[in-house]
Amino acid sequence: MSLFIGTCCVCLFSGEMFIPYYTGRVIDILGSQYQPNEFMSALLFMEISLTFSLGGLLLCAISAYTCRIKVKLFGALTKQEIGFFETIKTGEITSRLSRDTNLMGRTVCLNVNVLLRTFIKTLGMISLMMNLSWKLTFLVLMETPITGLIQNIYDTHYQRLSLAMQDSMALANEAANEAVSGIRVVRSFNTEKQESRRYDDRLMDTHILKTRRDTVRAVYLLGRRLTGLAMQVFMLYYGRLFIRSGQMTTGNLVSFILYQSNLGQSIRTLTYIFGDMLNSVGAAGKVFEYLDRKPNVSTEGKLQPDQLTGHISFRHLNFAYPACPNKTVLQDFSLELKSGQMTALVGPSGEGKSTCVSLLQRFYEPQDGEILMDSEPLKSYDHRFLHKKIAVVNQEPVLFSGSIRDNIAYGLADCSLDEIQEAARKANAHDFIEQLEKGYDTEVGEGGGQLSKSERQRIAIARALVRQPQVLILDEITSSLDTESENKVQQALASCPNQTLLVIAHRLKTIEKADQIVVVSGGRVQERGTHQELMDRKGSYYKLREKLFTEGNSPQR
Ligand SMILES: Nc1ncnc2c1ncn2[C@@H]1O[C@H](COP(=O)(O)OP(=O)(O)OP(=O)(O)O)[C@@H](O)[C@H]1O
Repeated sequence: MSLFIGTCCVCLFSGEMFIPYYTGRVIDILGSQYQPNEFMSALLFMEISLTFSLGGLLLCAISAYTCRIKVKLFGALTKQEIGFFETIKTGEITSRLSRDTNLMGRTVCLNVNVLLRTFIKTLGMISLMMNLSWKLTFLVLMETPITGLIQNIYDTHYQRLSLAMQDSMALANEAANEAVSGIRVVRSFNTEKQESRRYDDRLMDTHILKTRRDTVRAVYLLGRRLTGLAMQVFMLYYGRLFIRSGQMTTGNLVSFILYQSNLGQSIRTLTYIFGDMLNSVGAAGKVFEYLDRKPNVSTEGKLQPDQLTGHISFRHLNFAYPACPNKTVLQDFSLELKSGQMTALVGPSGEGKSTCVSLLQRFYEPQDGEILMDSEPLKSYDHRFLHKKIAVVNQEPVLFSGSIRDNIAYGLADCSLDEIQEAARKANAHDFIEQLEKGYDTEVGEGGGQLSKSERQRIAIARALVRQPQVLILDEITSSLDTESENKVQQALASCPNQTLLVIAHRLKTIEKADQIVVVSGGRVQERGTHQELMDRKGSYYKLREKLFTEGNSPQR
């Protein structure tokens, strides 16, 4: 098979090499005594050569290859731990996905194809030219180092300016994106002109770079044409002498001239591709680095028990975020979340409450200690199973473009409309969804932008409830819900008696009924008990309520 492909490639590569030769043959035949058979066979060979020169079919392979690399890279990226995304800039990831994969595709398919083809063609042309006139061939080859040098200098400058132009264009796009996504802030601060100016400034930078790049190209083209012209003058002069002395025919000279212009092009291509391939090696290295990267938080657990109570134990956790390894956020943190009970985490801002939730979702791995579910380490559970059993509703509900139905059933392949509606009812979302013209098929827009924050939040709650999780985490969800929605959601949650419920709340009124209230401060459990116990103790929970009351944040005290 590989021999067949190799033979086909050689035919493809070498086909167009013979076109100038047969062109010369045709001229000689027409110039001498006309012989129909010879004329027809020269034309036939020319046609065959043209047919074999359609190597451009390989372009289809490039597109398919690049797509596969992109999909593989995207798959590898989505498997990385959350800490990875916090330490790498989004721009870098998108650049890997778009620019580097394209460069790689071009290198592997197009460049290798063109390099091989041009190399074979160049060697073939030189031998055919030698055959026509070795003296003229040496004359022509003297031009090669000059052409190579000019091409090399040009490629270096051109690529440097092209990269700078791409960066500058990215900055201009970034300015436009920022202004469009923050258009409300722009309007309310009356900074439309300032934003336009910022965009204009960045576009001007791009324009200057582009002008510089075009000038370099113009100078290069001029230099190239002048060298080519000088060479052609020499060649015609000596060619005429050789024809006179009978060393070659007119047809031979025509073939030679055609080869000479092709040879110049081939040498320029070889120099360019070589430089381009060196660049692409760097890009490919970065792509492979991500493709081969093993996530720091392993997802190789296998446990999928039939019965799960959802009892969670945080055992002596010490944790610092990968982006700030020197700042310990949780210190010797221990806590039990009992099945069928509601636990509320309260405390001042920035003390580690949401961090507990992130660890429970296995976004990060604690440096010390472990989290157990039903006495088994969280990491021993199957990744899919774990995320079906532990569901989270966050402060900022994130929806994806698509219908409401798609968003509620997000990640569940076999979810019926009845189940979706049941979850939406519990989340007090069903009524507002039914009032929409297309009901559950209504598009939510990019990031759910066509819905209000409360509506987005209720859909996010339905998305968590439809999974019937054993452990449900609500991270400060009540701030965007009105009192009616909040009551209905609480009633719905009360109807799941075996569920482990973890609630993070700033509005302390909402968690008074919790089975256990835990005050988190300085990354530790400072106090724990029921509302009444903690009020009687007059400790940090009591003081927190007092503080919120005096600040007017908790009017329902
Ligand atoms: N991804 C992160 N990388 C680095 N530090 C972080 C990260 N997320 C949070 N932190 C820091 O960790 C500490 C605890 O944050 P956390 O979000 O857990 O607090 P919190 O108690 O939930 O606050 P809030 O009530 O305001 O949500 C804070 O000092 C915060 O700045």
